[in-house]
Amino acid sequence: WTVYVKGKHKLPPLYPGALPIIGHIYMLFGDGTSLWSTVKAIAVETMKQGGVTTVILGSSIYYFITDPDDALTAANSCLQKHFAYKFAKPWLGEGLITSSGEVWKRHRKLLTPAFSLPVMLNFLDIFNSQSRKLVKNLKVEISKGPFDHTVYLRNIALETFCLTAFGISGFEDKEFIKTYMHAVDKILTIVTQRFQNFWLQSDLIFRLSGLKKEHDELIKIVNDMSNKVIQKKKAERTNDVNAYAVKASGVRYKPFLDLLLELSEENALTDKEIREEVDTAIVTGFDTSSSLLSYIMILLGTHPEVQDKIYDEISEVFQTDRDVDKDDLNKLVYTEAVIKESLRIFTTGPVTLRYVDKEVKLKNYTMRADTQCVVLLFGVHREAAWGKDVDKFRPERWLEKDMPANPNAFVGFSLGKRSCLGKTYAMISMKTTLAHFIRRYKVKADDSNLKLRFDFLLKPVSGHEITLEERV
Ligand code: HEM
Repeated sequence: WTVYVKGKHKLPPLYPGALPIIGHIYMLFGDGTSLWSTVKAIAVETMKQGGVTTVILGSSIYYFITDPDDALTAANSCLQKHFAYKFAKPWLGEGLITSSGEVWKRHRKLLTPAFSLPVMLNFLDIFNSQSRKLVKNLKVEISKGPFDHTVYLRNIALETFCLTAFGISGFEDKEFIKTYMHAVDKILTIVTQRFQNFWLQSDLIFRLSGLKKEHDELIKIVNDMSNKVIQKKKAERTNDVNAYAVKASGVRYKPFLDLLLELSEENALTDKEIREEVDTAIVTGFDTSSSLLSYIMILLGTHPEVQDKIYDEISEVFQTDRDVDKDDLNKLVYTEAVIKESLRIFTTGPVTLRYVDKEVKLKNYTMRADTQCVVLLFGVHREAAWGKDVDKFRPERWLEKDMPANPNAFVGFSLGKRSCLGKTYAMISMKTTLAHFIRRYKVKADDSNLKLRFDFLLKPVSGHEITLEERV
């Protein structure tokens, strides 16, 4: 620690517990649940210290940030991802989540049009039919006591993503989908383990530990999925090259995958880049919104008064059992507040890690070049801007004037130039699902025993089961 004090710029307060030579690195050891406890404890201390602290991991300085304004400065100034993302590269390559620099800039520009509002509105028919399918699938669980709803939500979200972004019908092979999801979970856990346990960062030790063998087999499974998606699409395109130019709500649109294939035909993207973007799209697209929906259901089940209010709004807007159309979306004001408040409390993507390649001036400190920074997105959601009842699940706060007091304090979809590309997709699909689900079911849950783990996403480990009753 004393070695670092001498640098050109004063460091923010040091997180307690640093040991000579290794600093805080030992605090990362353990599983995803203990890592989540450590990251939460650092967030509490960071807030106490005014929004920025220093953590030393081996020979690296890390700036941990919860201050909303500093978070935005850091996110916009440091566009390169932290080295931990490199562990996901055998899977996601130079896809949007893992790439940096010019590659990221070019891909972001090429892919942004595929996520615009007019394109997303064309998916409403699919969101409606998929929500109805979810409601139907859940029927077997009525009045049967607590069950794990996350499985239902993940399955339907993956299928919906294939239908919308890729424009292909879902996969009938249920075993394959199950194996694929298990592989995604396992790879994320291995990536996190390599970040947590510094010895696994050495390729040699990674190989000797036996984890690399397991990892490579999992990569084969996930690559198999993206190859299947691409083949299916290519076959469908050969049959009907204009299949993508669907006219719905008066707007022509191209599903994301058609755009990718067109870019490949124009040599703007290679086949490898396409596969990597497909893998990235699948994992960012289905797991995030299905996770958040599962937290929303847990929160609604724990807070019946909120559930009553969202039910009242949905009943008033829809009157009958009709589908959601684009004019309904803006009327679902309380529903939107519930979604945002749930994301504030359970920040599905709780952190973003960046490499600080140049000096960056924050409000009270200057981050030194060649260091790392961790924007604690879930910590920004606990800052003073949210008021005294910051820990309370209270969707009403979103309906109050000037809330949050600092507009930079809501970062559920990350922030700045690298913020989430699928935010509109996520919001429209979640509103549609909730509109169908709440009209039909009453949910009960208890979030007091919820145990979570962190593996780049925030995942429930236990205590997340819900109970369903049919509304009469
Ligand atoms: C509730 C749902 C979602 C949440 C909470 C969420 C959250 C986030 C967060 C926190 C990041 C930053 C990740 C990081 O810096 O490591 C991110 C990035 C991203 N998200 Fe989402 N996301 C959601 C849904 C989606 C969907 C549905 C898609 C695709 C349709 C998507 C596509 C992306 C992409 C491509 C990026 C990378 C952006 C870049 O680096 O340029 N997300 N998202």
